[in-house]
Amino acid sequence: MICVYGAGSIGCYVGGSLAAAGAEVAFVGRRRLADEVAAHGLTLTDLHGARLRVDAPRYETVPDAVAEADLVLVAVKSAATADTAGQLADRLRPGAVVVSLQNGLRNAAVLREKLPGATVLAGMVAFNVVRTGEGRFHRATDGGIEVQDAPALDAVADLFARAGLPLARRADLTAAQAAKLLLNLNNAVNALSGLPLKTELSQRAFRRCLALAQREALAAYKAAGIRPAKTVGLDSRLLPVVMGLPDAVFTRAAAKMLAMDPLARSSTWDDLEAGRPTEVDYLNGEIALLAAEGGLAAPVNERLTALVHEAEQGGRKDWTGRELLADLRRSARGR
Ligand SMILES: NC(=O)C1=CN([C@@H]2O[C@H](COP(=O)(O)OP(=O)(O)OC[C@H]3O[C@@H](n4cnc5c(N)ncnc54)[C@H](OP(=O)(O)O)[C@@H]3O)[C@@H](O)[C@H]2O)C=CC1
Ligand SMILES: CC(C)(CO)C(=O)C(=O)O
Repeated sequence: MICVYGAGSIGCYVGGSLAAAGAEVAFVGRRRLADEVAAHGLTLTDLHGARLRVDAPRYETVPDAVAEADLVLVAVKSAATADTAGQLADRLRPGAVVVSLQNGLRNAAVLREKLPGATVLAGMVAFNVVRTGEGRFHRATDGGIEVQDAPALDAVADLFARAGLPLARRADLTAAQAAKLLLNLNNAVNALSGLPLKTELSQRAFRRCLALAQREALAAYKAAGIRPAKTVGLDSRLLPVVMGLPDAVFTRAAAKMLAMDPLARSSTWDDLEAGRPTEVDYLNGEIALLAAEGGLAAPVNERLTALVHEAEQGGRKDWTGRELLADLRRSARGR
């Protein structure tokens, strides 16, 4: 049995796809989603027109299902990881495998620390999922799931492939996670813009904001000895250069990055919209932390983190690309 712990956008899409492929899946999440899913079931769609239905998913608001699971997929936001680890520690059965499907660099380590006897694997979901209400979850971009390899995954590899989510198994996931984080630095820019991802990324001024944040990240990675993998078909180290290209050239050079439907928004925008705390401390904040550990400064990522926190606390406004770029450049110069 598979338990999805923290069943929101990613958890419902991944768990729902596995259930539609015939797996026994239990979802653990909040009351509002349990009610929605009880009323409507799950409907999973994607940008290519696919549509899957799970009529009566098992969606619970208590964590008891963890005790029955051979595989637990953790899909809470990063701030809830430590609490989740505590819930799992009391319930996991011997031999169970835990896979973190979360963004950021440290979630698997946080889980591992509290679950010393369990197999805890880092995972990375490259695609975007949008929740559109009445049990509907829409996959708005391409991209797969990469996971840190372990023999225990042999038992579920075929299932994930049948569900249309083949696992790319890697000896070490750090490079893939670091590459994904370079893209997730855009979550803050996207949330501050108030625009759909495609519209925001189509504007050079916003991409230049992202490039400033990515340059700091690449310097921090270098100091930490992290080599980010290729992403969206590009050498990650070239991302800031590509972001700075004029719109018409960017559209051709980074076609994979723009291959998304117009509905797609970042999960950080989702959080602001829902009035929830965001994961910014684990994305741009992580780069600031990593930079400090390497004796470097990361004023642009610090500023993006601060601006998103202001927005969380009610100071939300939709920035234009020019305004945000000017503000971030001031931070880069020491204000
Ligand atoms: N959305 C996307 O497109 C992508 C997201 N990701 C990553 O995947 C992870 C999950 O993101 P996403 O699916 O968007 O997040 P969501 O907020 O949609 O889903 C997480 C759910 O878990 C619930 N939750 C939190 N703590 C608990 C708990 N202790 N018990 C039960 N439920 C709990 C949350 O409720 P509440 O809000 O009340 O806390 C929320 O409903 C994040 O790390 C994100 O960065 C990765 C790729 C793409
Ligand atoms: C897929 C992507 C990069 C979309 O921004 C994401 O990970 C998120 O929204 O958190």
